[in-house]
Amino acid sequence: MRYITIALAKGRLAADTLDLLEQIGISCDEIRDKSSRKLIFENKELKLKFFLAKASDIPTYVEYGAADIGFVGKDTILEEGRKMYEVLDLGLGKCKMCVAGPESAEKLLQHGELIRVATKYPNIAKDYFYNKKHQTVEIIKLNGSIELAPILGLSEVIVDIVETGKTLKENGLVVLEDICDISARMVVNEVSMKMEHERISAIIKDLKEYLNNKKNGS
Ligand SMILES: Nc1ncnc2c1ncn2[C@@H]1O[C@H](COP(=O)(O)OP(=O)(O)OP(=O)(O)O)[C@@H](O)[C@H]1O
Ligand SMILES: O=P(O)(O)OC[C@H]1O[C@H](OP(=O)(O)OP(=O)(O)O)[C@H](O)[C@@H]1O
Repeated sequence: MRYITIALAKGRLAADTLDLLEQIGISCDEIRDKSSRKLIFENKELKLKFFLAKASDIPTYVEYGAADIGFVGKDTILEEGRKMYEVLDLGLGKCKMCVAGPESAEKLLQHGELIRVATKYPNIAKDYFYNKKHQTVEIIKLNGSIELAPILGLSEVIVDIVETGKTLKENGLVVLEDICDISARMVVNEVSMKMEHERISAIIKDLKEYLNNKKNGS
């Protein structure tokens, strides 16, 4: 039996994803050891390998088959646009992708003006403004603290994740338009899904059952 490789997104989703896998009997305690510099971990009994990587790299590992399975946010899946199967919504890391900015920007959006949009998600922003709204905009790619852009006059609005709304509120910004709901998903390499159908389907089934039972309070 060959090893199945599982890629997990570093950061906010990692601990919750590992907890979820543990609930269905898939454990990898070693990966939680933050002091370790080791990159790949094994569960020899289950013939599974695990690694943590930057969220935006997970779809790349999965499309190329370097990982058979990945756990990553829908935002990253949409942004990276890789070929792979999205098989399950884990209901973790729930948040929204939104257009946000100062209240005064609302009329610029309504009038379809040529505005500047700062974002960590240029592909999602392009798809939203060009394909869904048919509005021409200038996209400015940033890598973090996106809320700074409209405050400092770099852009009129931003496209970013909103969870509690605290960051927007504390910086005098508001949600202007909702783009889509986001949560963590399980993704699978297309060839692995065929070659390792039995084992991968069993993981999907166990996760679905656990999530359904949790939802129904049992
Ligand atoms: N408040 C939130 N802010 C950002 N991401 C969130 C939030 N709530 C849930 N998420 C989800 O968690 C995922 C991981 O977020 P995290 O901040 O750890 O990494 P990242 O910002 O994508 O990576 P990096 O910090 O390396 O750029 C996001 O892709 C998203 O799906
Ligand atoms: O609605 P809230 O609960 O305030 O969460 C949303 C904020 O969290 C994320 O930033 P993150 O902490 O990942 O930092 P970053 O801006 O450097 O990406 C996101 O980009 C927002 O700024």
